[in-house]
Amino acid sequence: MLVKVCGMRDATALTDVAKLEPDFLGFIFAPKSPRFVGEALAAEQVRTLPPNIWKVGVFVNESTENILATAHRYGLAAVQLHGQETPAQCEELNEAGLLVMKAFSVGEKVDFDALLPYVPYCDFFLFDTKGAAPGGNGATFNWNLLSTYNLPVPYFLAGGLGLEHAAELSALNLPGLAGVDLNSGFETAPGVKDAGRVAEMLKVLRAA
Ligand SMILES: O=C(O)c1ccccc1NCC(=O)[C@H](O)[C@H](O)COP(=O)(O)O
Repeated sequence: MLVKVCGMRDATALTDVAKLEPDFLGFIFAPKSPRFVGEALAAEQVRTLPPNIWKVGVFVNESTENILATAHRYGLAAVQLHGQETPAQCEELNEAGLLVMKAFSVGEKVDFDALLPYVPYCDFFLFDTKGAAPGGNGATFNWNLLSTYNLPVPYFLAGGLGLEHAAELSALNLPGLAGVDLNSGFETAPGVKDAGRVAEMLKVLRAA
């Protein structure tokens, strides 16, 4: 099970969490988010993270030009598109050599047919709970909605995950599930990850 720790914006916590070697680390470049990187992290600190960790920039309805400039500045190898981005924009970013993750909000049901145009251009999908904000709502959705998933793109499960879900996530057997996304459930304040809690989660998930 791949693990992505999202919303890194505190330099000390970033150093501590990076030592745990999660598969992906997410950095939010959406100005309205309480986890917006802004000036909180030096681009150099992100660029020089261990090369075995995928550095993911999270964007909401940002232009391709700005995404590519940010990816270059921070040395991002992957982008997570968390708004209403089109398949054409996914294609542009994919052709620019970035790993593309497209996020979709899940409410009462999921229309997998609507995802078909994204399939050729995305390396991963990410299913997150629908809420007031584009992401980071801290709430789970009904994971059983994914039991009929049959598209060829692997996905991350996101939304309100915490240590209390560790055992259930380890035992989860959903088609296409590639990894989990950890965010507000592992924080002491928005953007400040608790490396101890992340370590406990990794221990359980990696033992499975
Ligand atoms: O976390 C945010 O503040 C955020 C804001 C705007 C767009 C995306 C955002 N987060 C992206 C993620 O991948 C989160 O990890 C995901 O939404 C789950 O967050 P949470 O419900 O807090 O576990």
